[in-house]
Amino acid sequence: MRLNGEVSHKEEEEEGEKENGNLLPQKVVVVGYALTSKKKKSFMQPKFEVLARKKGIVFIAIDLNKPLSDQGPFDVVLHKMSGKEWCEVIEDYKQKHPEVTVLDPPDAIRHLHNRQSMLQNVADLDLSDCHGKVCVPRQMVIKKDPLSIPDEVFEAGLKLPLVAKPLVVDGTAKSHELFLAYDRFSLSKLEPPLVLQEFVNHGGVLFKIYIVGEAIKVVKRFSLPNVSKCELANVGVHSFPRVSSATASADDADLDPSIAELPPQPLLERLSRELRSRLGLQLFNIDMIREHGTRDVFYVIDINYFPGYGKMPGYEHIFTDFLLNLAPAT
Ligand SMILES: O=P(O)(O)O[C@@H]1[C@@H](OP(=O)(O)O)[C@H](OP(=O)(O)O)[C@H](O)[C@H](OP(=O)(O)O)[C@H]1OP(=O)(O)O
Ligand SMILES: Nc1ncnc2c1ncn2[C@@H]1O[C@H](COP(=O)(O)OP(=O)(O)O)[C@@H](O)[C@H]1O
Ligand SMILES: [Mg+2]
Ligand SMILES: [Mg+2]
Repeated sequence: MRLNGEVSHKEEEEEGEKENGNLLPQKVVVVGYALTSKKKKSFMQPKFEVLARKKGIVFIAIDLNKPLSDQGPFDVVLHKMSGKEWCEVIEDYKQKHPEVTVLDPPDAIRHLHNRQSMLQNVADLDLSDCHGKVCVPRQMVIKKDPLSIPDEVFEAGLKLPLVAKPLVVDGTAKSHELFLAYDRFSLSKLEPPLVLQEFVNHGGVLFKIYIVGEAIKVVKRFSLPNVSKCELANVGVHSFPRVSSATASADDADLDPSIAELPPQPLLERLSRELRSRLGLQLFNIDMIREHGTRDVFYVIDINYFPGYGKMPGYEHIFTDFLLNLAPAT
C-alpha cells in the first residue's frame, strides 16, 4: 500500500482532512477498476465514492483501449469483464505486477460461469456440525440433443418439476432465461446446453448471502412460490421472470417466520469461509433456499461473481473496510 503523500491526490486528501476532524487518512489505496457501464452505475454510487475518498481510497477507471501496465500504479485491481482477451490481459498483468492485488483470478471466476461447476464445491462440503445441512438440488447437464432429454431425465430419476437453466452464465439476459418444466416431454422444446435442476419448494423466500472477503451480509428476497400437489399435474415449460433480482427486498415483509427466519449464523460463516477458500474468490454471493417444512435443510442454487453489491445494505462501509484491510501483495 502506498503511504499518504506518495501519490498526489490533493483534493481527496483535503476533503479527508476536513471530514475526518483534521485527521488525514493513514494511507492511500489506489484501486483500478474495469466494470461494465451497468456495473459501474450500480457499484460506484456517489455515497460510496465520497466515503471511499474520505478513507483514502482513490478509484481510477481502467481504459480498456490502453495497456494496463501504462496505467496506475494500482494497489488493487477490481474487475468484472468477460472475454478471453481480457482474461489474458489480467493474467499477464498479475505476472508482471505481483505486488498488485487482483480481485479475483480469472480462472477462479470462470468456475462460476458454468452452472454445473459453480455448485461442485458445495456438493463436496460436509457442514453437518454447523446447525444445519447445506445441499445442492439434484441436477443433470444436457449438452446437445434436446430430443434425448425425456429419456435422460427418466434414466437419471430426476423428480419433476424441473428448473431448466442455461448452462453458461455469461452476463447476457439469455443466460438468465429460466424455465419451469412440469413434464419431461416438453423439455425437448428447450435449447441445450442446459442444466436441469429439481425444483425445491421453499415458501417463496430466498436468502442472498453476500461475501466481501471475510465479511458476510445476508438479505431476504422474494422467490418462486411453492408448487402445490395439484400443480404437479400441469404440463409444459413455463418461462419465469427474475423474481429475486428485484430491488424490493423481502426483509421488511410480514412473512411466516418458519420460512423467513435467517439461516443460522455459524452455518453461514462456515459455508462462506469454505467457499471462499475452495473457490479462491473474495467477491461473490450465494443464493440459498430453505426446504419448505424444514428448519435447517438448505439448498444452494446459484453463486454469482461480483454481484450487485449496490443492493447490499451498508456496502459502502463493508467494501471500503475490505479494500483498506487487504494485505499488500508481496
Ligand atoms: O445487476 P445487478 O446489480 O442486479 O447484479 C446482478 C446479480 O444480481 P444480485 O446482486 O445477485 O441480485 C445477478 O445475480 P443473480 O444471477 O440474479 O442471482 C448476477 O450476478 C448478475 O451478473 P451476471 O449477469 O450473471 O454477470 C449481476 O449483474 P451485473 O451487475 O454484474 O451485470
Ligand atoms: N432448484 C430450484 N428450486 C426452486 N427455485 C429455484 C431453483 N433454482 C432457481 N430457482 C428460482 O429461480 C431464480 C433464478 O435462479 P438462479 O439459479 O438463481 O439463476 P440466476 O443466475 O439467473 O439468478 C432463483 O432466485 C429462485 O427464485
Ligand atoms: Mg440467482
Ligand atoms: Mg446467477
